[in-house]
Amino acid sequence: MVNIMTKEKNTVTRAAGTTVVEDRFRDSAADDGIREPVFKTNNFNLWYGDNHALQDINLTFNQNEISAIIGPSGCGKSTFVKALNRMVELVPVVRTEGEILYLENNIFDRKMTVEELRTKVGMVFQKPNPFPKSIYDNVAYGPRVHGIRKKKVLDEVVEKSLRDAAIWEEVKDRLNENAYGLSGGQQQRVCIARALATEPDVILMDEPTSALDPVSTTKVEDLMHELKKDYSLIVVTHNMQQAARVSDTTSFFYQGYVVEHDDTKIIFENPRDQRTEDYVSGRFG
Ligand SMILES: Nc1ncnc2c1ncn2[C@@H]1O[C@H](COP(=O)(O)OP(=O)(O)OP(=O)(O)O)[C@@H](O)[C@H]1O
Repeated sequence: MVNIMTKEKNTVTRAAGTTVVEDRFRDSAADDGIREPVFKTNNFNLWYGDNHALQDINLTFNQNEISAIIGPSGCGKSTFVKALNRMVELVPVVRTEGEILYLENNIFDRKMTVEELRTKVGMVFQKPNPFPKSIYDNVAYGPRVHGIRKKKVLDEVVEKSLRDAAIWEEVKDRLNENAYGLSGGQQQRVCIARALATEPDVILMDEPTSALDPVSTTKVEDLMHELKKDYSLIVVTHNMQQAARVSDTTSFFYQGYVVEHDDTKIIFENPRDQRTEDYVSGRFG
């Protein structure tokens, strides 16, 4: 593949497309030692009735990395991330085969309850979906469900989660106001704070910025970069620039299977498969 390596201010511009891979966010495992897997799937398959939506998925996601899931509409990206915290089982016709290991435990084993799994594997959705409650109560919701009642402890969790979600300064004087009164970008960061409040290891994000304006998108992307110091992030995105900007690894899904999974730099600059190259350079999608 032909690359024009115009390396300016940590930026590489590809010849075949418009995607820019920025190095400022990228410090993948290769740069600073090997990280442990947080999720590993072994021949994972999923059907919605007769529709074989995920086919023989074998992927590994490491701790403290941002992993992007990309691919055209309907290729199974959302289904895959919703399988990782078993949310997909809310659909009655779903059937699965194969394994998903979370820290080496099969998430389908009886030993692990769905509640335990979802405490450790939080999710943020495409559209900000705060509860119709105060900002405080949104963030305190998970800890309260887990039995935390002491106001002092809840106060601390709420403040820490909002700080970690980079929204504390904007909302600290209006914690008792309804979260619906916030902008879309602020609501999304409150939703991220709500996910952080149960102290997860992994945060799944399904197109977390597609409903946001460019300024809010930048804030959430900066936040993702901060969060990966303490969490692992698996992010579905349609936005090639976003995947290139923020992720360490990228998996390209196509028609229910994984065509290619590799370091983001390789996927965008030197993919092995022609379909990956065509997709990341915008020739189809
Ligand atoms: N609740 C559901 N019931 C039945 N089939 C479903 C359901 N959700 C998804 N599917 C099917 O599973 C396949 C994968 O859909 P999925 O939403 O995971 O794709 P996607 O890559 O996330 O798409 P998009 O980028 O458009 O959000 C599609 O064929 C879709 O029709």
